[in-house]
Amino acid sequence: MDKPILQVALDLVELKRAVEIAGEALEGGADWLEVGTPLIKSEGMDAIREIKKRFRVKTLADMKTIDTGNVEVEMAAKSGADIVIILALSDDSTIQEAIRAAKKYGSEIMVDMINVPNPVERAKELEELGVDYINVHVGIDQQMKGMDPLEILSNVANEVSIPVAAAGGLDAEKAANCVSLGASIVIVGSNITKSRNVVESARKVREAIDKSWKSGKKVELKKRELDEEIREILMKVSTPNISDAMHRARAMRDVHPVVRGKKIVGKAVTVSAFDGDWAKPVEAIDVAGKGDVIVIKVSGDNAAVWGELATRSCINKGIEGVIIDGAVRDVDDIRELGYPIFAKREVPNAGEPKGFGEINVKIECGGIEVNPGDWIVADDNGVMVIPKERAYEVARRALEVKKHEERIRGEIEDKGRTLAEIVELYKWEKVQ
Ligand SMILES: O=C(CO)[C@H](O)[C@H](O)COP(=O)(O)O
Repeated sequence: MDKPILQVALDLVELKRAVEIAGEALEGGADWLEVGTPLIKSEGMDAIREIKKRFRVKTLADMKTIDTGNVEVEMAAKSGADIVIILALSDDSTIQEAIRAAKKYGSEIMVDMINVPNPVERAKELEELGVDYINVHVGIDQQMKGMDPLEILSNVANEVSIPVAAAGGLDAEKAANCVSLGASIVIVGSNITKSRNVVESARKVREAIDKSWKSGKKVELKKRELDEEIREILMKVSTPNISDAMHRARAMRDVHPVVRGKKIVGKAVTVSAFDGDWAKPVEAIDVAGKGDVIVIKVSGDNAAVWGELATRSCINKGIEGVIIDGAVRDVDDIRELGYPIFAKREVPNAGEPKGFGEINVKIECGGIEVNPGDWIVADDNGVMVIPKERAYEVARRALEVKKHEERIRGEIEDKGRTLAEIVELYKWEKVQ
C-alpha cells in the first residue's frame, strides 16, 4: 500500500473559518481536503470552488447524495470537486448515474457506507458497479452511541481491491489503527478541525498513520469497559458542557456545593428519606460502591440527614460524593475533610434514625428525576443527571461541545476576535 492519505473533513458552517482551518491542516500534513456536508449545506457550491481555488489539492465534496446522482455529482464536479461522496444506501441506478456524471467531468466517486446493514456485501456490489473508493464511515450520531469504524473496516478492506477510507470520530490512535486494518485513506474531522491547534493535531495524526504504515503491524482490537470510558469522558467535561449536549437540560435546583472547587462523576445510588430521618441515607453508604454517588431526596429540610460521621464513612468506602435535596450539618468538619457534598441547606440540628424511606428507587432530587444507575456530574456550576441509557452518547456529545468551545477560546485568545464574530451570530439569528 502507498503512503496513507490524510483527508481532513471541514465540517463547519462558516466558510471563512473553514478556509483558515484548511490551510492549517495542510501545514500539519493533510493531503486531501473534504468540503463537509454542513459546509455544503451552509455555503453551497461556493465552498467547493473556494477550497479548490485556494489550495489546489485533491478536494472532495461530501454531498451525501442519495438520489439524482447525475445532477448532484455534476454540480459538485463542475465546482471543482475531484471526488464526490455519495451514499452507499442509494439505489444502484443513482450510483450508476453518479459514476457516469463523474466520468464526464473527470471526477471520481467515493461511497459512504454510513448505516449500511451489510457493509461487506454492499462494498463488493459497489466495486462491481465501478465506484472508485469505499468509505467505511460511522456517522457522528452513531459515534455518540459508541460505534466506531474499526469493527467493520478490516472485513471490508479484505473483500475489495479499490482503496478503502475510514471515517468517524478518528483521532491519531484510531487513525493509525485504521491504517493497520487496511485503510489507505483516513478521514478526520472534529479531532483536527475543532482542536485549538489544528496544525499540531493534523501533525499528530500524520505521524501516527505514517508510523503505523511503516510498521506494517495489524492492531488487536480491545473492547473497553463502557462504564470506564463514560467516566473517563465525563471527567473531562463540565456540567455546562453536559447541559448543552442535552439541549440545555436543566440542572438540579437549590442544591449547592458545601465544599467549593470539587467535581464528582459517578453512578447514582438513590435514597428517599423523611425530614431528619438519617437511617436510610446512612445505610446507603453500605449499599454504594467505590465511585458511586449517593443521591438523597428528603421530604423537608428542617433537620439534617447527613453529617461528619457519615462523611468519614464515605471516604473509607471511596464513594465519589453525596447530593442531598435536604439539610446537612457539620459543614465545618466536612470542609476540613474536603469531601464533595452538595446540599440544599445547612443546619445544626439532626433528626432521629427511624428508618422510613427507601434505597435505590426513582426519586425527584432538586426537581430532576433520578433513577438508580443514572450518571451524576456535579461541579461548582451545579448538578446534572444523565439517564443511564444515554450516558455514552451524552458524554461523547459533551466532549464535542468542549472541543468546539476550546477552538473558539483559541480564536478569542490567539486572534483577538469576539464571540459574535467567530460564530457569525448576526448571520445565524433565527429568521422571524
Ligand atoms: O461525514 C461526516 C459526518 O457525517 C464527517 O465528515 C466524518 O464523520 C468525519 O468527521 P469526524 O472525524 O468528526 O467524525
